[in-house]
Amino acid sequence: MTSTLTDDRAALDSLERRARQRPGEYGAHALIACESLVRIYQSEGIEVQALQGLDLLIDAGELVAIVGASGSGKSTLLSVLSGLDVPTAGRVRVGEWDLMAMTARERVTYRRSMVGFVWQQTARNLVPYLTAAENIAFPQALAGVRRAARRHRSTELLEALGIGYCADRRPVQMSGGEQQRVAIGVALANSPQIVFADEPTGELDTASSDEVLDALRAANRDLGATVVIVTHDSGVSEHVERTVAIRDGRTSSEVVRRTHTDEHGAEQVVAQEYAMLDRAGRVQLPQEYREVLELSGRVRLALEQSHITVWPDRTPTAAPDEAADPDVAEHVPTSEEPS
Ligand SMILES: Nc1ncnc2c1ncn2[C@@H]1O[C@H](COP(=O)(O)OP(=O)(O)OP(=O)(O)O)[C@@H](O)[C@H]1O
Repeated sequence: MTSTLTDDRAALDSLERRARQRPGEYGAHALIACESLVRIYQSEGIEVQALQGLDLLIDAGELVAIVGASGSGKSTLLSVLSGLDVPTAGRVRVGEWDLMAMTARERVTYRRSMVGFVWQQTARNLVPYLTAAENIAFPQALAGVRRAARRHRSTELLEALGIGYCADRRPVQMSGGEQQRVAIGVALANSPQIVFADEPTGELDTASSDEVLDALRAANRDLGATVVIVTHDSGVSEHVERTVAIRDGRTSSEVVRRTHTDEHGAEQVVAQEYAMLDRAGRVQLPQEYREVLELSGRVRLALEQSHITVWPDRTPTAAPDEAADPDVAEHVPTSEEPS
């Protein structure tokens, strides 16, 4: 009887969540949808806007790096997406879960079933007196998985992550890179849809970092998890297909890398840079572009058939009698006009 009531309650909760997820809404196709997210912290009477209207869509199955300088809002975004923090304004949905409207109980269920975490500090990820296999079995035991199934899943994950040989080692008997790969196994133990990794390579040398990033790729490609890596290390971009840059609490630009096979059969990686256009029509031009063309302040725009051009405004300051001349004042550049 009790279990029937519990089942009914769970079914009702699921229906309510689906009803809140309206078809046709912003990013309805995406697994993670953040719209105009704002997070304001109050600290000793001072307001800090950590997120300033952040928009972000991530599809199921993606492997994405979110990069940004210290203070850009990465940890705040991760806290929100992991259900630890609630934004001040905006909308955030992960799968069927509306993260703005979850109850405390739903938050616990969301964190246990939907997402897994890998933290920067290896000590935070693993229980020091358990072996690698036992560490991966531990969250499964909490979820009520039977012993034989736990052992099978732990072995399967350790093999998939390239550290089968570490099964019986405790953290102190493994390198930092091996510990982080076990941590990825712990995050994947109960088959969450998403793995969030916060600076997973922050404490590692380059070789170990590459191994950890390869393991995250395996988690994505072979084990089907959507993986979101948050880091200040722009080198991580080379290991993922999509890199989203955050600046001042907003997504500012994206680089999408695709492998393309040319007519001779040789594989080439093509990287395409994108900027984010928000609902008010604002775009942040990448700093390198602005520097090369000395773009600052007012820029000249022209609408073409399929795109918009942006030029530096090099119009000399008009002399007083020129300014009065309507031919000078109304001159509009054409698309062919050199900058
Ligand atoms: N609990 C808090 N109280 C007050 N201000 C905060 C709090 N947490 C973060 N901030 C401020 O919000 C802004 C964004 O911080 P956040 O930690 O999200 O950035 P970050 O990109 O993760 O930086 P880092 O890479 O250094 O961790 C910063 O100005 C930070 O000082």
